[in-house]
Amino acid sequence: MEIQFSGVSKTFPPDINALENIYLNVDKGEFVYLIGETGSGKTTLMRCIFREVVPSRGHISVGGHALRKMGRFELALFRRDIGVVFQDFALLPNLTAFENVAFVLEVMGMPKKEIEGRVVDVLKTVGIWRRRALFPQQLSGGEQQRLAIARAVVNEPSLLLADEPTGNLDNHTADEIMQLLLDINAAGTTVIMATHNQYLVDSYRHRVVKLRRGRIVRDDREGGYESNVED
Ligand SMILES: Nc1ncnc2c1ncn2[C@@H]1O[C@H](COP(=O)(O)OP(=O)(O)OP(=O)(O)O)[C@@H](O)[C@H]1O
Repeated sequence: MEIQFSGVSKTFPPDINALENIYLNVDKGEFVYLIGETGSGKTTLMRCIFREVVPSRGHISVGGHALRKMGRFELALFRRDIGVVFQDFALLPNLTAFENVAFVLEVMGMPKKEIEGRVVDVLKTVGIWRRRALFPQQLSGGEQQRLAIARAVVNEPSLLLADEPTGNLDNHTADEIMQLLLDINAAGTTVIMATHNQYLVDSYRHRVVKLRRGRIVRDDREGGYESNVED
């Protein structure tokens, strides 16, 4: 799914400029890291793509949809094609791992038989099949992250938005989560990942977009956490 930001700004009351005059084009199938210090606007940018946040100025187009013009029904359909791993998109505590993932497909009205097969596949892919009958609070942090990713991708979305998907994980587990995201990307899903993890950004080189106080200060296809040129 391609993404275009054109002169996008977002001001939160009273006067917090979370995004300022953002121009950004992401092609279908790209993998993009969003980096920048705490409060630089990464989450806000991703929430704009999901149209959870509406810009104060400027235009956003995602997959050919002008987000500003979207009605309720169109928005619901649009969101079905986007997987999100946001920090506050909590797992449902009263459902097992299996049920948490199945729930997404049930809501979409998919037949039960098909749901079973898909959930089995995705839980195996993310490596928590043996944990399928446990509730979220019985899973480790890494397992919960995997479950959140399983839930986000079970629907084979065209776009995956992942906000700190490896937050609080050790490097080994972060590597495994990263491998999952790379596989999903290789299968055709566009991936936008916000991260503070310098090690991952250096180890798996992809385009880096860096924000500072709401502005893009670096957009670099060479990748790597630190730029060779002063930004
Ligand atoms: N709903 C909101 N209301 C008011 N201010 C907000 C809101 N959402 C974000 N902000 C502010 O906008 C700025 C950017 O926040 P954002 O969450 O996008 O940063 P971030 O780069 O994702 O940070 P982090 O790395 O800590 O997740 C911050 O100053 C934040 O306090």
